Amino acid sequence: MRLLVSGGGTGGHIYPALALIERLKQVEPDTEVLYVGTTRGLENKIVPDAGIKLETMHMQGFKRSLSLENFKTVYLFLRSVHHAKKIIRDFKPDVVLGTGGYVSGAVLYAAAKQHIPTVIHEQNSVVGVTNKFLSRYVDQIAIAFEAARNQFPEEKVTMTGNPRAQQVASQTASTFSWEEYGLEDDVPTLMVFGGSQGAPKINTTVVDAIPEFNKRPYQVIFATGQKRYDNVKKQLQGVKIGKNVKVVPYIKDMPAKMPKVAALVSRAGATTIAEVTALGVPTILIPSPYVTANHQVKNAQSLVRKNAAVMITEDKLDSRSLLLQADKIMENKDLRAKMAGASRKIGHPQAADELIAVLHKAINEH
Ligand SMILES: CC(=O)N[C@H]1[C@@H](OP(=O)(O)OP(=O)(O)OC[C@H]2O[C@@H](n3ccc(=O)[nH]c3=O)[C@H](O)[C@@H]2O)O[C@H](CO)[C@@H](O)[C@@H]1O
Repeated sequence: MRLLVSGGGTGGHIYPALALIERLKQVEPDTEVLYVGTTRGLENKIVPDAGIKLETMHMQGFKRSLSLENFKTVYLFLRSVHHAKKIIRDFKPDVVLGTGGYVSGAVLYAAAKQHIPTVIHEQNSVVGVTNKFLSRYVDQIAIAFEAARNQFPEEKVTMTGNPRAQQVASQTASTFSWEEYGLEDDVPTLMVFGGSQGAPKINTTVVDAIPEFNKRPYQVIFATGQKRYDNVKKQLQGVKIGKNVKVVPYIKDMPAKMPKVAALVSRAGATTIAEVTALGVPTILIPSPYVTANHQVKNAQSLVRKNAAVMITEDKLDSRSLLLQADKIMENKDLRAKMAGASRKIGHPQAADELIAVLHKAINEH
């Protein structure tokens, strides 16, 4: 298969695409892949690191208020569509997959206009602006939350789950050891991160909680987000960090590490949710209030309703509320087992295979 993939800006759009590509190369080894991203997004690092060819385009989002900048955005969009058409003519894909972000809007729109089979993957329970726009033009739509179904033309929709779920679920016998972080393998581990880019409020809350975490019988690995690390280090001046607590900018190769955590504290981004439900990781979700239509709360509720996670809304978040929930889960193995079982029931560990089937459907029925 010649597959053109586009999705960018944030890890939540990129990791599902990479997971799909990895699986496709396993089952169809002669697959050729080209990735199209933005010049500024996280894809510039993650995609080449994964050994995938990347082409970039300069884009920007719409401002909510009427602004001159929007004319520039429209100009950049049209220029990107033109650029995308050229990339498509050169690469000659059998199918084009979009995983969200402005860049996928231009690429998928260009592909549809050139009569190439197209598929979009929506990771969230509330459909993103780009995918909403593209839903009229594409052949097939894959979703990861049932709640997304009725926001799209029904006849195009297939529930696949998020391919990243299969990638973490199929991770076997990893040689990863917590000793790499100066932590221990036989102590239960609480992992904390605020989405792929970190979250200031979660960071300050964890900084405040560190003197207490130091005294706990469990260990904590805390990722601040690459760009927020220096700021957190400043906040940590004069704070004693125990041997059981490790602060890092970013955790690489999550599929090797997540199976080895006892519980997670995180934003309620869709890809994180796909990962924890594939593995059955008990989770404390702190939805970002800064996302479109408050979609992270809806993402979180789908787990909370099934007792797979607890939620702390950002307005209630402080070191006290965080420690209360963390202690409750980390100091009670039975509760963790119950939450893990409930979480696994929601997961889609075959999501990549199911999305591959949708790609073939788009090719065959085009
Ligand atoms: C602020 C914002 O717009 N967030 C959106 C963004 O989330 P965002 O990209 O932040 O979050 P997601 O939860 O979807 O994905 C985060 C990914 O980063 C990984 N990770 C995280 C920390 C770390 O140190 N190392 C690491 O590898 C996680 O394992 C996960 O795979 O896209 C998601 C998917 O469309 C949406 O649901 C989110 O609402």
